[in-house]
Order: sequence, then structure tokens, then C-alpha cells
Amino acid sequence: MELPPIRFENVTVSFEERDVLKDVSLTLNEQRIGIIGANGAGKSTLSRLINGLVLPTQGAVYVGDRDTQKHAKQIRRDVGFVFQNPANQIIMPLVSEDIAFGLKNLQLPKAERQKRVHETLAELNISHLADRESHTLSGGEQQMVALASVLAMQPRTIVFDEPTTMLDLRNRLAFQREIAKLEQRAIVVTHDLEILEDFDRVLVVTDGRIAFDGRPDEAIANYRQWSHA
Ligand SMILES: Nc1ncnc2c1ncn2[C@@H]1O[C@H](COP(=O)(O)OP(=O)(O)OP(=O)(O)O)[C@@H](O)[C@H]1O
Repeated sequence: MELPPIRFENVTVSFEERDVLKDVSLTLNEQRIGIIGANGAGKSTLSRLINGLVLPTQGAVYVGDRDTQKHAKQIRRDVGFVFQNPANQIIMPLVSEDIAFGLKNLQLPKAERQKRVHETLAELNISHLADRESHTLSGGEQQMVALASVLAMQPRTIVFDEPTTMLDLRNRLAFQREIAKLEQRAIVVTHDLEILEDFDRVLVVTDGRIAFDGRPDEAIANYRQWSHA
């Protein structure tokens, strides 16, 4: 699978005149990229720029050669986003309907939609949730269903904002296995440092800037050192 590079060019994001990201320039070519750092450092904002959920106040973000400010629709198709709070993402009354919902927008035939729904649920070991009412799911079950909805769409890049916060050990391991197997690019914002062990690259965000950018072990050591200071 060809993975389009993601480029940040001198990106500043301001909310209410406060700069929460400051002149960030980056090119992301790797397949598995982690983003770590303190609360409020700017990690979610950085991740949301990738699919145009947040737009730069200054500078530009490109996915391949598409500017996120100009090609929102195509970019949302190419970059899936798994939200921190899965309840924001689940919209349909039944789990299987929820996963099928996004596929309708891709204009896939019904049989293909149903096949993808069942394959994705089986892949994540949550086939037993298919006929459950979405609002009765536990937090962790919701997080797994939100993950399934995005995986079923098969976007080339998937951004995860703290995907394991509600998962028990079994589901956390299932998530980790799933990420390791993905042909797609995964960009994961997390406080769960262990899941980054086999990643290609980890960014440490501190106060709106990239304070460190490198291998997971080095990035985690840098972040630990910063946290103790
Ligand atoms: N829509 C918004 N309006 C105003 N301020 C915002 C908005 N979104 C984020 N912020 C502020 O920007 C800063 C960075 O937020 P962000 O969510 O990117 O941090 P984070 O590193 O993901 O934090 P956490 O680890 O706590 O989730 C925070 O101070 C936050 O309050």
C-alpha cells in the first residue's frame, strides 16, 4: 500500500489568541508513529490537523499533495480518526449498523458492506457485540467498536487519540496486535508508553513544540527525564 507523506509546514494553531502549537514543521513518512507528552501540550491538536478537524492558524498541512484546508472531503476519506471519547463517534443504534454506516458513504454494495462489518468485528474478536445496542456498551466495548468502524473504512492513514484508555488487558493486547498488523499508517497519541515499543518514530510534544523526535526508546527516555525535572 502506498502511504502518502504527511507534511506540516510552519504550522501555528491559536485558540483564543493563545498559541497551542508553535511553528511546527515535520514530514511523516513512517508507518507507525507515536505522539507523547504532557497534558495540554498540544498532542490532540497536532493529530487533528492531519485530517483537517483542526486547521492551521498559520502555515499548512499536506496529506500527499493535498492541503487540508482545501480538500477536506478527500482527506477525511484518506485519513480515519479514532476519537478519545468513543461515544462521540458511535451514532447508530446497533453496533453492526454503526460500523456499516461509514461504508454507505463509500458507496459499497450492501453485500460488501455486510462482509466488511463481519470481518472487522471478527478480526477484533468482538463479533459477539454485532447485535448489541450501542448505548448499552461499556466504555471499553465502545472504544473497540469505534476502532472497528474506522478500520472497516480502510483509510490509508488512521489517527488514534488515546485509544487504549478504557481497554482491559485483553483488548489492549488486541489493539496492539491490530496496529502491528496494519498495512496502513497508524499515528497514535497516547500516555500508554508500552504500546509504542515497536513503533518506527515517536514525537514528544512539549508546550506546543516538538521537543524530541526519534526512536521510541530514546523518545520515552527523553519524556521521562522531562517529566522528572
Ligand atoms: N477548541 C479549543 N479551544 C480553546 N482551547 C483549546 C481548544 N482545543 C484545545 N485547546 C487548548 O489547547 C491546549 C492543547 O490541547 P490538546 O488537547 O492538544 O492537548 P493534549 O496534549 O492532547 O492534552 P491531553 O494529554 O490532556 O489530552 C490545551 O491548553 C487546551 O486547553
